[in-house]
Amino acid sequence: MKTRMLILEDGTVFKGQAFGSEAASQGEVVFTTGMTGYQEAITDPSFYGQIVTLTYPLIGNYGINRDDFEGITPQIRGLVVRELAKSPSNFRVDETLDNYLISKDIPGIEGIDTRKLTRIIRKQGTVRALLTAADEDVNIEEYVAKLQQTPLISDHVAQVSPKAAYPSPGRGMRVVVIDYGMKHGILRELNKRDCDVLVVPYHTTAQEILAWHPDGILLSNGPGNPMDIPQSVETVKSLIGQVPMFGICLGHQVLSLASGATSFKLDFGHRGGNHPVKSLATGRTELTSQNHSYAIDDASLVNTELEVTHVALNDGTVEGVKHKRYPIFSVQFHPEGSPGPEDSNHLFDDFIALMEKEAEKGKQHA
Ligand SMILES: NC(=O)CC[C@H](N)C(=O)O
Repeated sequence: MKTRMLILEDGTVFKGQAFGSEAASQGEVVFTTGMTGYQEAITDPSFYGQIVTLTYPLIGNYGINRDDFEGITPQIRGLVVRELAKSPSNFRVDETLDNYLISKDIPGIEGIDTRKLTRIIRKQGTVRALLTAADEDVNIEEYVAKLQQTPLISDHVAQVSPKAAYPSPGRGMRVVVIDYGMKHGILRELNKRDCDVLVVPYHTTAQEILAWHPDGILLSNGPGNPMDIPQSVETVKSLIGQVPMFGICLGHQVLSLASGATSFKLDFGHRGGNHPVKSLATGRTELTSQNHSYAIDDASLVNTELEVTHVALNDGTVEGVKHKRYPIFSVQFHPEGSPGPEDSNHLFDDFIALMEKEAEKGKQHA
């Protein structure tokens, strides 16, 4: 088996064995703590441009199956694991993780100390890294200097948002999804509730969206920094107060920025399937699926019409907001789970109820 190196911008070098594609690759390295759910994570478009470290020590043991994709094309730049399972065993297995990554041209590295790597990420926050073949004559300093000079990418959403609108018809509430890099799980939840869905690209104007007479708008998850998509923030600003809205992850951040709040980058992000979040309305704690680097600044909400509804119990950051006057709410975590717990799945029902209530009001006024 070929050797491969993961070189970090601080000069740390991890040597391990290669799997997946032979390509060299570069990106921000992040870690996620789910014990299962690697197929969903690899295909979640919110990971666009990132090298993903899975902290669970044995990955690939149930292979890749037909059902657990969260996106059509995986957007990660590389995969880092402690140990890759070579012979998956599961009734759903279609192919090995190794073969899947080869077919998608994504390189992987195994056999490194992922605990050490995770500690470095926890300490340094943003860590750019390079995955490359471990040749004897590699000049590490040259690579490190290059990494340090590489600007972080900022066109994430343009890369993963669909190029054109498409329908996913139903007979229930009409929902326009602004797709910043939507996970399939979100569409699955709307379809399950018979919504009449139209998925539109991130640059669709408010006028175009309203021309569809939606009962509600869902702002999807997506990759990157919410401040990199100011036009999308402007679009949402002009939609506030017109139709019920539900934001998820990047959608929550865009909605908050559109309401006048500010965002910041967390020290090392929340990624995994066991993040406890407290709902302030019920006092109950829900375990949530999360994948984000940025968060909304609590203090900045004072100048907005939003109020906090959910708080992360690990670090006290904002996990959800709602509008004080309009039927609008959003959460930083993933109520669709996939992968991870579905404790918060009821938020999709809340969204439907909100839309039905508004539609009823509209009828009374007509
Ligand atoms: N999953 C998401 O939508 C992530 C939102 C944003 N890209 C972040 O990292 O904070």
